[in-house]
Amino acid sequence: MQDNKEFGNVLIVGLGMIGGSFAKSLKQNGLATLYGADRRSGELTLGVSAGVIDYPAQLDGETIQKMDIIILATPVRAMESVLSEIKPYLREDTLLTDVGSTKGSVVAAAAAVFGEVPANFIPGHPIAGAEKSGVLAANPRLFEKHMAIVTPLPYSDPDLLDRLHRLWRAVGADVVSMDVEHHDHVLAASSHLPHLLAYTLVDALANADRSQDIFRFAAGGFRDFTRIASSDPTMWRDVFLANKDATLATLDLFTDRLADMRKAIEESDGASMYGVFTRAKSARDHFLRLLEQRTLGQAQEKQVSIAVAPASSVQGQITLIGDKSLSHRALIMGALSDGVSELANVDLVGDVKVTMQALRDMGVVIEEFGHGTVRVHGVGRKGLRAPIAPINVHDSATSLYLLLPILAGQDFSVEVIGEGVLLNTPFTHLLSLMNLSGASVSSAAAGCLPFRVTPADIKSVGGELPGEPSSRLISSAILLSLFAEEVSEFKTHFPLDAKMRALFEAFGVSISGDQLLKVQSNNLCGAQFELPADLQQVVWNVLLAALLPGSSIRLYGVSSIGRMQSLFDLLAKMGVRLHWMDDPSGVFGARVLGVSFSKLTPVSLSALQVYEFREVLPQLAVAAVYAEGVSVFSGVSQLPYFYEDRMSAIVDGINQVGGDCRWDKGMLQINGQIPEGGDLDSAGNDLVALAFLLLSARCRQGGTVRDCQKLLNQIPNLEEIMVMLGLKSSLHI
Ligand SMILES: NC(=O)C1=CN([C@@H]2O[C@H](COP(=O)(O)OP(=O)(O)OC[C@H]3O[C@@H](n4cnc5c(N)ncnc54)[C@H](O)[C@@H]3O)[C@@H](O)[C@H]2O)C=CC1
Ligand SMILES: O=C(O)C(=O)Cc1ccc(O)cc1
Repeated sequence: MQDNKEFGNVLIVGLGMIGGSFAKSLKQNGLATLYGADRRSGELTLGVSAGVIDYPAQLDGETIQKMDIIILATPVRAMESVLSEIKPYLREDTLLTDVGSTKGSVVAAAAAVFGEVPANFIPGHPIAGAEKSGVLAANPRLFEKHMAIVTPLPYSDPDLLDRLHRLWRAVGADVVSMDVEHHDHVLAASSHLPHLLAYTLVDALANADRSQDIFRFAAGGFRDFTRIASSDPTMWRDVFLANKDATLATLDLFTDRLADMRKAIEESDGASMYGVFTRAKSARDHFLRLLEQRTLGQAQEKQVSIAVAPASSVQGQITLIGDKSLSHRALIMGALSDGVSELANVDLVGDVKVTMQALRDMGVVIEEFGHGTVRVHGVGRKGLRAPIAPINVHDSATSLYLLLPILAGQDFSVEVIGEGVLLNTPFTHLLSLMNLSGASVSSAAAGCLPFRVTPADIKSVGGELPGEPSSRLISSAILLSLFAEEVSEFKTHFPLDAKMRALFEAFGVSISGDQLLKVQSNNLCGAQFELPADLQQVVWNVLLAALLPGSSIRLYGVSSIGRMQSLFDLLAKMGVRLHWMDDPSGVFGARVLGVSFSKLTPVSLSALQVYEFREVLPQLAVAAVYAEGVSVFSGVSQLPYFYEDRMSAIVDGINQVGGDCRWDKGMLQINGQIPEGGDLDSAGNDLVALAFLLLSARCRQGGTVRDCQKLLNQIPNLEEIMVMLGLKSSLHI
């Protein structure tokens, strides 16, 4: 390559808006010497004077042979003739690529011209653009933080593919790889159909009666919807000629749905309209958030720290948001019921949103009224509708455990995909539970996502639940039992928590037994209840009040049944001063709980207790730091690895601020003493961050907890809670 510029000589063929934007970005960053070729010589003259390219060029031997990269940026149907012109002079080590909006037709053109697609031709497509055209519309920042799709072929040259990735990254794009056919189907729906609708709408209205007034009074909606009808007609004619089959398929789907909407309007069927509109709104809001996260990527990555000043105390009364795990299950049961469920204090943030979105994608109408109040319009056990795209559980394992069984019971096939850590997690036990019960769930790779769920007759859930007992897997088994032909009876080593049982029973499921569970359900009926406060938050508030001298708080809506009761017994044994202010009420035995500053005593937890309280173990360890004497936790190393990892982080943190915590023959020993304080890094784990905040609150010098972003995503009103209770704390970004 020449001039020591990273990409050497680059030729853009078709110096319009996209080609010009590409050239300008490379040129401004000194990454290449830019040549432009266009059948309109005027564009080249403008290109040179506007600083988009260095030199105008022809598609002759002299030019082609000195190029390191050639980018085709003409409308897609012109590419075949351009390839023919280039072919005689093309070097094998020149990267030949394109930016066309369709990929199948471009590959076919290359195959027609070269006999077979040469290894140095690798197609690409930036998902960025505008309704403008021509070189004067070139914008060197057009591709920044946008996606660029590359569609390598089986025999594409790997070095040149690497160069193509670097090229797109150099202009600021994020590169994703896709196969050609998938690209054309996805783009037909996401880009080609919207352009067709915009053109057709404007054309239909422009020729309608009253067209003058229609345009004169065009409100924002018309403008927003039709902006892209100003796009270049040649380019778009080419797209529809080139991607005929995929656009017809997506157009048919859309016209069917449009016909349904027409019928709904004709029949004054407000419920159907409302269903479509709420689903569409939430889907779009969800996509926009994902998109914002992409474009705000860097801002999002900024770490949030929370500093707690020493000598704080907490006062006041508070209703904490509802239990996360119950929230998932309540939405799902509401969806599967006949009739409407009114649910209050549902936690609608974080992972629960993933479950809610999946239900909406399958036709469930969920109305939100603020402050966690929702109305779920049940569709019946088998009444879910096939989603138009795969169900995405993102990184929510709970959503996966709870959605998979209900998908297995439907009459349609569906793909389940995920993101992040979930992609590398094998869900062997979940899959065995499903498939042993007669469901049909297959995984492409060793129990990992994505899964394909196909309709099958679920016989019954029986025997012993596979693997580690967990409340998620027990819930999967209960949900799967709702679809079984026979009554299900299965064994678990871990008893079903009373709160979970109460929730399922509220919808008409009958669950008898403790570790041998028999699940029966006749009719699932909509329910009305308020969810009790989230376990993690209850424990955090209770311990905060217990640790900080001068504190006294009241927590509303605290469940006192099942495992909650044993946890409160344990806290009381540790010396926490708890006062129940009223009698249990409602489905979950909710009560008002008073807590005040307490002198804590050390505790010894057996391996069984460590297992039972594993979710709140980090907070219990912090409480032990402030107990006078030595506490011992047994069996921590027998917990599943992620609980153990969490505890290792806690041990490190306690020692770092000057506490005394050590491993002794597999047991965790905590010598109570008030630590000095300092900086703590939660490494992005929300539960570790929550426990560290507790730890810092009583340190002599206070402390700062770093990397609290995930915690704030899970408890968005944490700052508000801290202010309401008077905890001296501040957020730093
Ligand atoms: N406009 C957009 O938002 C996006 C467009 N694309 C794709 O990028 C390509 C270019 O689109 P735009 O830059 O928007 O169009 P444009 O109209 O601004 O530029 C196309 C250029 O190609 C030239 N051209 C046409 N036939 C030619 C031929 N046979 N030989 C040499 N030059 C020729 C035209 O004179 C024009 O200058 C298209 O394939 C389009 O599908 C991809 C992503 C976004
Ligand atoms: O202007 C817009 O909103 C677009 O949709 C731009 C666009 C047009 C065509 C493509 O192949 C990719 C992006």
